[in-house]
Amino acid sequence: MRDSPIGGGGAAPPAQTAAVPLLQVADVTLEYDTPTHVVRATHEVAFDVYAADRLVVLGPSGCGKSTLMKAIAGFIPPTAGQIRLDGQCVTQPGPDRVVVFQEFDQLAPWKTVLQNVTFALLASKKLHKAQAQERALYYLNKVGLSGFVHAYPHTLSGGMKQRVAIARALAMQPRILLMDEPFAALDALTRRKMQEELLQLWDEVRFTLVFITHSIEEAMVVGNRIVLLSPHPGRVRAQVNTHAFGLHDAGSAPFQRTARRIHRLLFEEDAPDSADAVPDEHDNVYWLRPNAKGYFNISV
Ligand SMILES: Nc1ncnc2c1ncn2[C@@H]1O[C@H](COP(=O)(O)OP(=O)(O)OP(=O)(O)O)[C@@H](O)[C@H]1O
Repeated sequence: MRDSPIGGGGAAPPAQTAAVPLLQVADVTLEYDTPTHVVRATHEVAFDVYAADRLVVLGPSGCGKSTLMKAIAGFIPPTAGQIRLDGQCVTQPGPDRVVVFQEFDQLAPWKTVLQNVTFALLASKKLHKAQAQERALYYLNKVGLSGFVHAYPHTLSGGMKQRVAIARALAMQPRILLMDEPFAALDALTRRKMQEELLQLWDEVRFTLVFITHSIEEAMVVGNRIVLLSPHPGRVRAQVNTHAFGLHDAGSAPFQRTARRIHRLLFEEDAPDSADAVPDEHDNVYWLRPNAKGYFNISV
């Protein structure tokens, strides 16, 4: 992580040039055993995440996004395939993967903002109290909450609670920050502001992010790469390289064109037509032919 006074190091390499994936999701099938039948949530999902990537998993409701996140976090074992972090098979939860959820009630209501952030640090026994406080204050400052460290969660807005959850997650300095629709319950303006702040924070800290959403626009703004999952059970339909789009591109014609194409890929049964398989002179979108796994890699 960049410019953190507490560990970390130099700037991470550009996401697309790092040779070794930090996280490998290798042909992962996830299932739930219910008393009456087996529910297949994802089918042979495969993608890699590199250091400092902002990888977004995008797909319609019920396609297995949250299940996939739980599996990466180590709460659910794959029925088939493997999830590897730094080459090691993920078999259980660990402090190297921290999840920020959608719900505002993920903070302990009886603890102050500062105590919420220091609690996990102290529980992991890696830091003394003074060090934990120093690190917590550093990340609370990063999310703009220096003035609220002694406040209790019930006195905060939804956006502020999510900022605390993000500070708490980053303070753990995980290998990967997992975010499961973290802004979905916020109003549109706050959601937009939180996307902006998250990108600013990423620019400063360069953490590695896996972010789940079912909003195409949010995926394109937050992600440098998007994995598109088909409806239930989730299979990879395409990977889209969206590093060229930022917060201020949302209204532009290339952004809207790409959003429409992503919509087609997500919701239409057919693969993209042959016109989609060639470079587009107008917006520089490349729709490549299916690879060995049968899905498309698309660069913007
Ligand atoms: N505990 C469970 N037991 C049985 N089936 C489950 C369980 N949790 C989820 N499922 C099923 O697994 C599939 C994937 O669910 P999941 O919540 O991962 O999808 P999702 O893409 O995150 O959806 P959403 O965007 O609506 O949150 C769905 O068909 C869902 O009904």
